[in-house]
Amino acid sequence: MKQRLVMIGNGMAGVSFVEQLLKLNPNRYEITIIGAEPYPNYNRIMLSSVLAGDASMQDIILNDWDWYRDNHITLHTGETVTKIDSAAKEVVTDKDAAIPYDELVLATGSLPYMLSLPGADKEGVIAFRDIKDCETMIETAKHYRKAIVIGGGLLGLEAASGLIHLNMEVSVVHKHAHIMERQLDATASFMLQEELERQGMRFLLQKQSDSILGDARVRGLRFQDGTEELADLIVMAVGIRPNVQLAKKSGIEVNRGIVVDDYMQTSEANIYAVGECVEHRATTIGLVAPLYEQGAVLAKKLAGVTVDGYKGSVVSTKLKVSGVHVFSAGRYEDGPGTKALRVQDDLEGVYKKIVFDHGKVVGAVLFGDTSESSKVYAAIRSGEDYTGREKEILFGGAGSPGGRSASPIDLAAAMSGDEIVCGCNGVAKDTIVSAIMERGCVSVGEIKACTKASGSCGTCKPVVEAILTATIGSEQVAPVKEGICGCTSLTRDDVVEAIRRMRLTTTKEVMHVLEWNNPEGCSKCRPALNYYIGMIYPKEHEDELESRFVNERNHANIQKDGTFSVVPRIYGGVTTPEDLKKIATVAEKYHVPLVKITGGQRIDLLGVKKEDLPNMWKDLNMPSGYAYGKALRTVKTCVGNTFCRFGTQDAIKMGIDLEKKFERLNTPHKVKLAVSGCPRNCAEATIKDLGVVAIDGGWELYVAGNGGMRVRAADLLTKVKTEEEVLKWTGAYLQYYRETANFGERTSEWSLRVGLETIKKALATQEDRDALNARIDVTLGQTQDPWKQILENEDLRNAFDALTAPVSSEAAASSESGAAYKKGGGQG
Ligand SMILES: Cc1cc2nc3c(=O)[nH]c(=O)nc-3n(C[C@H](O)[C@H](O)[C@H](O)COP(=O)(O)OP(=O)(O)OC[C@H]3O[C@@H](n4cnc5c(N)ncnc54)[C@H](O)[C@@H]3O)c2cc1C
Ligand SMILES: NC(=O)c1ccc[n+]([C@@H]2O[C@H](COP(=O)([O-])OP(=O)(O)OC[C@H]3O[C@@H](n4cnc5c(N)ncnc54)[C@H](O)[C@@H]3O)[C@@H](O)[C@H]2O)c1
Ligand code: SF4
Ligand code: FES
Repeated sequence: MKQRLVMIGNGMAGVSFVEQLLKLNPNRYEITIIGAEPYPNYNRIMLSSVLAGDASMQDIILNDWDWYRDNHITLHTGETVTKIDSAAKEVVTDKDAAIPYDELVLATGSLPYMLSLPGADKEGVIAFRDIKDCETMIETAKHYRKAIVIGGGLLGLEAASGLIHLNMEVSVVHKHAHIMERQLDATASFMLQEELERQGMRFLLQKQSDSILGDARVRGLRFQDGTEELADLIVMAVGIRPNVQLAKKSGIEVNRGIVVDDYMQTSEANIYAVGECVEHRATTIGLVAPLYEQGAVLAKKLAGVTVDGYKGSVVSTKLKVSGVHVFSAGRYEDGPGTKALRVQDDLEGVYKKIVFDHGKVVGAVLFGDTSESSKVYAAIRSGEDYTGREKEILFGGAGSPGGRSASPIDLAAAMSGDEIVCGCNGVAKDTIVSAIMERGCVSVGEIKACTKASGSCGTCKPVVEAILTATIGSEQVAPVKEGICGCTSLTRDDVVEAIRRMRLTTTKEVMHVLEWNNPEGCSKCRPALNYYIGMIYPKEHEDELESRFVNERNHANIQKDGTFSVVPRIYGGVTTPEDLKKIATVAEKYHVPLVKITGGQRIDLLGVKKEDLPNMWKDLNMPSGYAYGKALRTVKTCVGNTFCRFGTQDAIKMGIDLEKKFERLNTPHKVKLAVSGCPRNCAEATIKDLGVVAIDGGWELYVAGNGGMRVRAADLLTKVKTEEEVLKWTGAYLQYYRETANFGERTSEWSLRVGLETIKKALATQEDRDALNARIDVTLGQTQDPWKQILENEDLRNAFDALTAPVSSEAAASSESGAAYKKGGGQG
């Protein structure tokens, strides 16, 4: 007769243990799992991705109901074990079931730590631990605006990032001077903070929370220094504590966690523990990879296979925030007895630190470029002595200058077989290579299905992809078809094609007809759909304000202190004494704390209160500069031949003509232009989305440059003779970008993806350029200045006031009022 194995807890570590046990000895036990949550086993890690709109709830189910049935596992969900009777060898649940066991495994995980602040029981104060918390945040973001996350650790920052994607204004309250202090040194932490601020996160550092304000629902947070911050939602992410109460009251030895030996055995016979609830050699762990290692040991033990005990793990972490690359492992702070190798490149936003103790790598921090993370992690785990060749870790054997890494494919090829590629699932390179060579996997998706690699947090996906390419060559790799977000499996091209073919004209219609699995869509797909529909049907499309990002809804950029900036348009960077006087008067009247000349040659009024925005726009009586939008931003010019003795052409006039023609144009991402009057290129036209440089007898047009985080020199598109030709080529190029780029893709990324030759070919004939210009002219013909529109139209003004209301208690705007916001006016 089979032995009875009962497991308490249906989470990631526990179920991974069961999976491994079933592989080793599928027939030994009759298995029962009791889980307090009402779902089958899901990927808790990916709750951050659900919040960020990169995955749906369906995507994160790891083992569906069928899996339990197929493996003959009895599953009790929504049921909590309240008692373990180790003498009678049975557990009792809150539904009065008594379940006997021969072997019992505790996999009860952790509980989020909740600060016991006065007011912490108010509605709107939550943790971020499970599906329910995630759903609460998504729902709250539909009706409220302002969120506070307490705790600037991994969880807090991922929660904050997700809430920003849900269009909330988010402040992170942290008690230390730098964020993620458990994983990062001060340099990496500041670089991370800067990047997150750029994404819209605000930080309140060295703040001790005192009490939560509000009546039934939270209204804000008071700090011990007496200051206050408004909030409609407070997410506590200040750490976790192992869930040990059940074990403790059942007489099992408990310290911080449930105490286990190297074989995961607790103080009681036939009772084991695995996962976050465990304390092993005085250590508790809150990351899955080491918990899977524990599960592997326990599986062998209970399958009757000889096993070396669990000796502890080196932990490594990566923050899962889009656009941010941070890795930390082991002892990342250097001190007496250790030496550190540091590489810092502020221009590229890259920082790498490797810490050595007597020649061995004991820890690392990588920011901006984490391509060496698996190599570094393997070095820490192996304990290999690098004395005398420490630099090989970052620079390779020959030592390449500048700290630049080899290509990802070269790095993948150079990895040793036992290097762990997927930390979440403990998958080594060898396992991936055998899935490719022996099981015929030709895509990352197939490798995921075979090995689980890349199936959890997804940060290892680029390395898995690189191993695939290094193993079979790029020609053999199956093209990846990825849905535009977790709400659909349809690609951008599928969606655009369907909008055209079925004449879909609202985001709701697209989501309904194309059977989105989340009928409301998410913060990733809604703005994209709004853009695609507007691009395809410029005349019919009614811009959906509620589908816009927060800055675009406000027609102003939100600043780190919650105030806004106002940037009027100054064509080509040329102003007049009258306009300067107007700007000065407005700055004085509204007590603008900072007046700043921007890099794009205009004037930024910073620190403006939200309620002052419309009146300032009125007093300025100048067009919006669209400093907040995915639209044409600026056309920077040099003085050209008007004054400069080197100038060969009139750069100012060319720049003003371009700006006047293409202002207010909606584009997949922001677009910056520049015009220089001679090849000395003072306007830096060759790092712009489109740059025009005067040469003798004509102009050169450069495209797809970028001056931001990843500097990219623009490519020469063409040479033309007249100003009229510059305008026509620019129109054709911008329209081709509008029609073929993914929403959110800068021209530099788009050009690399589609290839410069494709772009040149698409614009090669006069006929093609004329057709593109005809289409862009229709769109341009629909645009109106958004500031003026709001001032002149009462409905729009009401919609603006409602959608940008400062605190939620004043009720959220309905989508109907948002929809009243007519075409063209949206940030372009
Ligand atoms: C938002 C988020 C993002 C994360 N991201 C990462 C990441 O990127 N990388 C990483 O390595 N880790 C990450 N983690 C941590 C990771 O999810 C955990 O380490 C892992 O889920 C722990 O697994 P576990 O099985 O020990 O516990 P859990 O997954 O918490 O499972 C325990 C289960 O037991 C149930 N339970 C408890 N007591 C009882 C009882 N008495 N009766 C019945 N059932 C009970 C609980 O309801 C729970 O469902 C993240 C965590 C969160 C919340
Ligand atoms: N990407 C990832 O690997 C990932 C993502 C999310 C969660 N997790 C795991 O989930 C668990 C929970 O994450 P976490 O970030 O809550 O835990 P944590 O303990 O790593 O971080 C909590 C942070 O909150 C700060 N803090 C504590 N008290 C505070 C207070 N009163 N006010 C302001 N700040 C305060 C701490 O200084 C710390 O930086 C951890 O085990 C973490 O490793 C991992
Ligand atoms: S780019 Fe040439 S024309 Fe323009 S300011 Fe510089 S030197 Fe003068
Ligand atoms: S490292 Fe998280 S899925 Fe691979």
